[in-house]
Amino acid sequence: MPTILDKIVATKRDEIARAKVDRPADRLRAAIADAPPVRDFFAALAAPGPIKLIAEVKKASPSAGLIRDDFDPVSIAKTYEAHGAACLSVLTDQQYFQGSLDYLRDVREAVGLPCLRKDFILDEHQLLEARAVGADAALLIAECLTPDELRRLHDAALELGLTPLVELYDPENMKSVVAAGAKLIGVNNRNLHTFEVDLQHTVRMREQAPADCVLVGESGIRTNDDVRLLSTAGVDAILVGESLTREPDIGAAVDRLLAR
Ligand SMILES: O=C(O)c1ccccc1NCC(=O)[C@H](O)[C@H](O)COP(=O)(O)O
Repeated sequence: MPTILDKIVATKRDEIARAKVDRPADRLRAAIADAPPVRDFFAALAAPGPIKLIAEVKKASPSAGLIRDDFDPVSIAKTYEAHGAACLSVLTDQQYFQGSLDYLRDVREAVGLPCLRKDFILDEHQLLEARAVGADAALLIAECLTPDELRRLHDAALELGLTPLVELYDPENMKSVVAAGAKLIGVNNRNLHTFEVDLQHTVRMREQAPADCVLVGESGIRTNDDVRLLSTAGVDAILVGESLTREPDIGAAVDRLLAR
């Protein structure tokens, strides 16, 4: 049975082929020359102090469907910034998450925080697209890439000045994540076969990740108890989307989550 990730990757391959025709690499490289300087996504998460929040601008998802009807990405991003997020994540996948590269460009222009392109990146062309709209970081998912592809995309992201956030779910992939040179590692708590979420997955993986990496716990984080659980386990940052974006008062939801 193909997983949702298999389906997303198949769609993405078609999209990439079209994007290479519609927005060729030389045009993207010209746009990159005019892009604003990169903000340091890694440093914002590695700084000393309490666990850091990467707040996600997320309209919909395969597991939840439509999360927020009155979706205004810039207003949500400004609220996250005002309530203490360290970084932002903007979903750019259209088909499964109702995201957009335009949202990323608009959000990046409107806030002062480092911004991540949250997508399913399989090709260097998508890294060029990310930097051309101002992204500071890009997600690389180990489950979508061979070890060799992961290493090459990790290198390519760094060459463009992007911080690669390398995500994994399957513990077996930690070897290739480390071999790629990842310093910022995300553990997804969501099983993409069942959509079940288990925060203990990140807790267990803290032991397997290099002690000196910056570790991000991703998905299914809802309460301050969840945040304290991960913080106590030595997790450096959390990536949170649905539980914040769903709330009528997003600022109050961030305050409750971080207990600030
Ligand atoms: O969110 C999904 O349903 C999903 C389905 C298939 C692949 C990826 C998916 N989510 C991507 C993410 O990693 C999350 O958006 C991110 O970790 C935030 O999670 P949450 O706080 O649970 O919205």
